[in-house]
Amino acid sequence: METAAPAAVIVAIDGPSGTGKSSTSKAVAAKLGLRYLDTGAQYRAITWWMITNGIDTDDPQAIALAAGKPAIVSGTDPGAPTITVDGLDASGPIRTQEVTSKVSAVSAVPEVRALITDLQRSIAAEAAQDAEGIVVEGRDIGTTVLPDADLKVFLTASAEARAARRNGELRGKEATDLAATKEALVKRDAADSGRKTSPLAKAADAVEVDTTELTLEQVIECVVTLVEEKRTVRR
Ligand SMILES: Nc1ncnc2c1ncn2[C@@H]1O[C@H](COP(=O)(O)OP(=O)(O)OP(=O)(O)O)[C@@H](O)[C@H]1O
Ligand SMILES: Nc1ccn([C@H]2C[C@H](O)[C@@H](COP(=O)(O)O)O2)c(=O)n1
Repeated sequence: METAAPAAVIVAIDGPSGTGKSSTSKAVAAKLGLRYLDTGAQYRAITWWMITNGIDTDDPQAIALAAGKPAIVSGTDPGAPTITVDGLDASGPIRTQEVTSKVSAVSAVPEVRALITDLQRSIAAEAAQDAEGIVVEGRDIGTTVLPDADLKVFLTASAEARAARRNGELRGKEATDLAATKEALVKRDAADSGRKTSPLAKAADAVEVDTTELTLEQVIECVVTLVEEKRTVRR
């Protein structure tokens, strides 16, 4: 008798900046043969489009009117995730300090969130249909985008640890002193969790993992175990 393939598993990983969402999500997806979606990259991409097309990113109305214009496409291979805007590779430009400083304002506009959320849901639905499932990481996945996700994880870490990690990434590029990095992180977290439309928040049914004292490998193993437990229960 043929055994049915395990049902696709949908994993939501949320948390503030620098908690390890992207690193953990990519590794977990790769280990378990799942797709991967970086939703922050999508908001960074539309922000980059706004900047390069002269839209005033301090004007929510201007942002709302232009929100439907860029074509944003995400590649979901955890080994080589991609993001294009109107067919152009945007993986580099979306990581600049300028985009980072404006993405919270752009991502707070309801019309932007509605369009990007629809895109995220269609990508997750396709992965559920055509693949073993997907790990989707961001700020509002477990609360708003995929409220029925099979597993929701909310990563946290102290602001000090997150700032140190971010500075470790920036060294040599746009590295700033630790205090300035921490201030920028805390400011962005406040904007992301304080906005009216689908703010950064932990879903009531999310598993919280404080990564402050954990290595990245330990966080990855923790989430892999959580996903495998979920898959076993569902078989
Ligand atoms: N538990 C950890 N211990 C040490 N370093 C970590 C840990 N988790 C992540 N890092 C490192 O911290 C940096 C930021 O990680 P990552 O980009 O995955 O965080 P993030 O939550 O996705 O941040 P953002 O939301 O800003 O994209 C990376 O250099 C990563 O290797
Ligand atoms: N689901 C999401 C993901 C991201 N954002 C916004 C808020 C973040 O500051 C910004 C960049 O995300 P990052 O690349 O740091 O993960 O994008 C959001 O509003 N919702």
